Amino acid sequence: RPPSTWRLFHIGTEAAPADPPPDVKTCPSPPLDPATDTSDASPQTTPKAKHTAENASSIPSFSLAEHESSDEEEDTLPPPSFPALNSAQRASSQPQIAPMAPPPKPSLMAPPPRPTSSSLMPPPTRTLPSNLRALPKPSTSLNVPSSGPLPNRGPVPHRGPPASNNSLAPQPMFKTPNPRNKVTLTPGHSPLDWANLQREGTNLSGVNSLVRVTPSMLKHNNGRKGKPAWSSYQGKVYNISPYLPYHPGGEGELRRVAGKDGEKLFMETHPWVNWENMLGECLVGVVVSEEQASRLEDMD
Ligand code: HEM
Repeated sequence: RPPSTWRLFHIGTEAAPADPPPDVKTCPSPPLDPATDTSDASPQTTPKAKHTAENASSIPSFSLAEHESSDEEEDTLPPPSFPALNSAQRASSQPQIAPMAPPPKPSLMAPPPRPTSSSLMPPPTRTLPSNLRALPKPSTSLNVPSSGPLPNRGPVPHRGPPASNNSLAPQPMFKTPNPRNKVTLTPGHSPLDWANLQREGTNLSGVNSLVRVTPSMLKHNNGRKGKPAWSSYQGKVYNISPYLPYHPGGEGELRRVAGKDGEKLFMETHPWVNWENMLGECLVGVVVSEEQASRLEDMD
């Protein structure tokens, strides 16, 4: 910010102070030429130039004729030598650089010769590592037709009537459409129904308490003539009668083990089935020998 003693003013619009402050330096204005001075009223305005004879003489002028004569003199002079005669460039022993010749016109290259079959290298032969077997060569028999029966399927099973008179007729691969011999269970006898029946806690064994079962007793309860069907498994005897209509393999299959030890046949058919879980509520007792049974009877 300027000091307070400074004053800014516009020439001609504001009157200059009569006496400038002592600390402000003023430049002495040049003396005005009375001939050029047209501003009598305000001497501070910019002086305007006026054409006078005095002024005209002081302005330098050039004539075209003079210039032309000097040109003629210049033309007669030899051109300046470049580089200068005493320059380091000229002093150097290197020959003067010749102007570059224009590059030769590119001529169209002839196309490379086409490789002939004889000039081609044969493809490299692949050698498989010793631990890898070579893939089988593709043959037309592996091609899968887009329509029709798939070639990798087995023979179509013969579902028509048995051709008794033609022994050479193609035999079906499976005797029945149910290879696991599962039967259609009657309504209310699904595996879930059996599971629910077991959970109810109904006595399915047919006895009030666990019984010591002798071989003769087991043989006797074979499910015929109104007798219950018992079967033993790992030393325990079960009443399989209530389970007969629930057996997925059919009642007839299950009857095969009635009155005897069923472990062998059971394990041959479906070892993944848990006998004890399936028939837990059907437990009759344990197998004992005839002697053991008589001895234990005496003790009782
Ligand atoms: C007494 C004990 C038995 C019980 C608790 C029992 C239970 C079962 C069960 C739960 C299935 C269905 C298996 C599955 O769907 O995977 C089944 C199927 C079958 N069972 Fe039994 N079974 C018994 C004894 C037998 C016996 C002694 C035979 C044959 C002699 C037999 C023959 C079959 C057959 C043929 C099937 C259908 C095929 C299969 O599922 O593999 N079962 N049985």
